[in-house]
Amino acid sequence: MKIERVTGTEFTYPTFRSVDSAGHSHPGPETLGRMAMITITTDEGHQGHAFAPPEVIRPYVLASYARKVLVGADPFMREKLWMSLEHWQRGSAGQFTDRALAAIEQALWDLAGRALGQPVYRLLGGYRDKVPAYGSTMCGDELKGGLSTPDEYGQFAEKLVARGYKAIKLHTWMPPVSFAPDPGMDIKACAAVREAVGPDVALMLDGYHNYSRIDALRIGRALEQLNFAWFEEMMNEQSMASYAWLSSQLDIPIVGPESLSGKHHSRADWVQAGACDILRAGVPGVGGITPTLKVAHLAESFGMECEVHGNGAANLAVCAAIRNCRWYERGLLHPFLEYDDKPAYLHSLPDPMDEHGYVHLSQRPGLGEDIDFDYIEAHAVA
Ligand SMILES: O=C(NO)[C@@H](O)[C@H](O)[C@@H](O)C(=O)[O-]
Ligand SMILES: [Mg+2]
Ligand SMILES: [Mg+2]
Repeated sequence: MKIERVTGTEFTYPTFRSVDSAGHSHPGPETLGRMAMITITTDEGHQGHAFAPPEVIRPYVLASYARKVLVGADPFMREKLWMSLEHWQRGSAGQFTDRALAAIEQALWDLAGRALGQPVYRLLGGYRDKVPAYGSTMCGDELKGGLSTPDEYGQFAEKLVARGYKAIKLHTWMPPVSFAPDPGMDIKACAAVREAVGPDVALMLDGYHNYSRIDALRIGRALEQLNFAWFEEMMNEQSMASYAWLSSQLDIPIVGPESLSGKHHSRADWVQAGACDILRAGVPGVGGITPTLKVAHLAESFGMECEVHGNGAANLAVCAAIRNCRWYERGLLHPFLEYDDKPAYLHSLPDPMDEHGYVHLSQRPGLGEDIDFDYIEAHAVA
């Protein structure tokens, strides 16, 4: 079997999610979002698909990197293909990103699953077919009735527990919110949520990403008093030394790195430096499912957990293929948005959650996304 074509289809879909100047999503008016689907097709007619923002897998990236490596290659030689693609990154002057590499690699996994008639999580290892989820809130805002006060976080947390979540992660306020960053407000929001849900719900904080060591220490000590399960991305992750310092000062587990580049390589350095207690990796952020698995296996070798960053079929597949990940990150959630409403271009949600807080893996061959190909064709951007 050989790869014959690598194509990209950009399309529009309605969305109520807008993005602020720091890249954080918030509820907004209905707009037309843009998405792209990469499709890899073999000479035997097998296909694999994956989704990414159009700017990530734009025509230049597919022509300059993906096709040069993939066309004519055996699609099952994923490790070889990933290494060849990664080789092109260094000379791409930053044009061939980890997110683009991840999308291409996800499509290779999807193709393998579809060709073999197996869900990808079972090809990766298959540890479980349902995963407990935590509700991951959107970042705080200044929307009345939204996530604009500590009490509104507490009220939303009660609703999430009623929906079935057994754990909740707060993303609190960040610039451009007018009063952010504010350690005191972050602590008040965490206290309001703990008060609202009681002692048995696991809680985590993922707040402003650029606090000083002193502010981070102040918040971390407060989280320990509130019995939070972990503290995440509270300082600039480019300073591994700051994380090593904070980890040595606190008992609450420090989770990371999430946003740092360097794939499984930088995460090995964090383990060696004692910069975190729980490792973190997400498929888009580290260049694919395979490097995410490598981070999870690295963590396992050091007796650590690896909390997978982000929602979606590929991250869920990894969560279902390993033991050392406690939660699937389901979100991002907001009082004004109905997360359980499926995206227009899928026939069903990739991560349906039952009333007990478990997300069930699709048994569909491949990544498991129930793609509405007719919708994509009808809304394709010329
Ligand atoms: O931090 C995260 N998850 O833990 C992400 O999901 C963030 O919200 C991400 O969008 C961001 O930080 O921009
Ligand atoms: Mg995070
Ligand atoms: Mg520590």
